[in-house]
Amino acid sequence: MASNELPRHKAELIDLCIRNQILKFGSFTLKSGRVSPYFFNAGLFNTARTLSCLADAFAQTLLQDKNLPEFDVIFGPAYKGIPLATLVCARLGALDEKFLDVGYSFNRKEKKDHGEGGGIVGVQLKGKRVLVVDDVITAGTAMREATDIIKAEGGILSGIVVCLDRQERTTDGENSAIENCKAEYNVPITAIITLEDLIAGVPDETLKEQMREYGKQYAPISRQ
Ligand SMILES: O=P(O)(O)OC[C@H]1O[C@H](OP(=O)(O)OP(=O)(O)O)[C@H](O)[C@@H]1O
Ligand SMILES: O=C(O)c1cc(=O)[nH]c(=O)[nH]1
Repeated sequence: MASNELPRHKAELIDLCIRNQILKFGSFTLKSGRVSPYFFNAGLFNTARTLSCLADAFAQTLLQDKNLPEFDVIFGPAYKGIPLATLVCARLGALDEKFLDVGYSFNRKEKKDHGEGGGIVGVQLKGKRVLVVDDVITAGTAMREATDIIKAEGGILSGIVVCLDRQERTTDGENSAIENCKAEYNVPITAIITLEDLIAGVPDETLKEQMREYGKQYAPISRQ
């Protein structure tokens, strides 16, 4: 175990995020409209060095997961899920040849009506078992949009893995977004790090306290 009782891979990822300002502190308005004292900007995994660490984190989490589902395609919701899907697909294939025929795909936020047309880039989802990868889950709106797309395209959701679970409740209920997804889809859902991990891994006591307070404000009933 590394410092603060966090497993080493989590502590190292959090350090990397702080050093590269991927994890920032201040006041940030989220997709849900909530105003958060911290923000995880996965768009700043924007160098080979940082992307490679992120690929390690996703691959390690997936390969160590005893409940890892079978999947044919890795789907990354636009926009920040897009590089994640290609990254994870390439890294899994490089680590184990059993993944070499796994595909990737992502949605366009706006449909294309010329050229190849359509709303999906990469492997088409019809009849395929689909693993969703995304950066963050907060209130679950983006994940709902992603699972709706997979259903509409005829894909079969087989699992979800996100980099950060902010452990917040949905905008219209008392459960967390991840709890809702688990109940609704009955598929394995994993997060590399959670808000609890961030609080353990951030060294500054004032920031820890701000994150705890915010976490309490939007905590699902299971964490109250
Ligand atoms: O759980 P939620 O409340 O939906 O919030 C989390 C989502 O919000 C952000 O996506 P956003 O749609 O802002 O866009 P981007 O990926 O295009 O940056 C983030 O990348 C997550 O996908
Ligand atoms: O909820 C969001 O919109 C959100 C939170 C976060 O930490 N990072 C992000 O990209 N989006």
